[in-house]
Amino acid sequence: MISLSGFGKDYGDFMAVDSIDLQIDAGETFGFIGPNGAGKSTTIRFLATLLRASRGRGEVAGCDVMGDPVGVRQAIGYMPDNFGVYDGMRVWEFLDFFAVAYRIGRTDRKQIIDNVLELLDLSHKRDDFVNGLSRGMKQRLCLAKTLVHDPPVLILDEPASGLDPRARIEVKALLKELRKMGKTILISSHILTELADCCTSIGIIERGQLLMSGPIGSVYRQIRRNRFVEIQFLANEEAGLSILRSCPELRSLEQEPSRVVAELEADDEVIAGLMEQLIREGVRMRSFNDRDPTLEDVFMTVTKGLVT
Ligand SMILES: Nc1ncnc2c1ncn2[C@@H]1O[C@H](COP(=O)(O)OP(=O)(O)OP(=O)(O)O)[C@@H](O)[C@H]1O
Repeated sequence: MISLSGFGKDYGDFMAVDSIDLQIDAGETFGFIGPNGAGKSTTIRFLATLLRASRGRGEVAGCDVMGDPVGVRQAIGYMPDNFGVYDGMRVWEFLDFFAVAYRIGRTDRKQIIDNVLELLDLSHKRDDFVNGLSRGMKQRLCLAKTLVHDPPVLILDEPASGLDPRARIEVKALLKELRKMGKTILISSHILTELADCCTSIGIIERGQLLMSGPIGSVYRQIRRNRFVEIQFLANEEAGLSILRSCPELRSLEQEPSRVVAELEADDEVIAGLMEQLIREGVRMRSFNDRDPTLEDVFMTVTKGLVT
């Protein structure tokens, strides 16, 4: 449904995106993950036909991004990272404005607006002025306007940024709902955990390079040889840390106030041996937890050493 081949973008001498190949199938929710300045918005703005590529090409719903921008615009609902709402307009008028822009007839518009307001839980705000809405509601309204022409593809640039935890959860629930409706969704974020449970596939971008992409399970599997052991020390923490540091399988060690996370390229035998050694040398632990990698771990593992 969305594809990029060799897409790259330069701003003057600065190469913001190198050369990206990407394939997103129909019905996927694709998480586009990367730190600030990685090139997410640049790629997204290209797909939304707002930016010309310096090299390569893209396709959305069978339309060439540069050759048929009108076809692409009809197929996508786009939510930019810095969205704006027009003050002095009521909620329904804001949606009506976009519906008119998509040439939806007067008779259909009212029903469509009612439907999207209900989906986004904004029906009770129908006649309110948009500038009086909370940030979370404005964000939902902006998401609502991406849906008025019922596009098969949604391209959402950091739709949950700046929201409180409750509003983030609501956005995630909504994404799941939209996936059930059959939408293909590309959603970007620099907050990894935000996307962990609502994406079917992910791509990790850093400094304009797509380091890894694919179904979420296969990305996890690719790095599964690395194990993440989370330890909470009770006593003799220093001795514990020195044992971990001297472990030849150690790949990284993250220290937090209440726990440490050791990344080890190790099998069950090594993990069991490590646990024995810690206990034998008098290190007291409240917990020793060998957990599956989180999206955060995937990101740290993938980006480490590949891009310098
Ligand atoms: N119009 C522009 N002119 C010059 N440089 C730009 C322009 N737009 C973006 N850049 C640079 O290109 C790089 C990629 O920016 P981009 O906005 O695509 O990143 P991003 O991953 O979306 O980051 P963020 O999460 O901060 O939005 C950054 O170094 C940015 O400073």
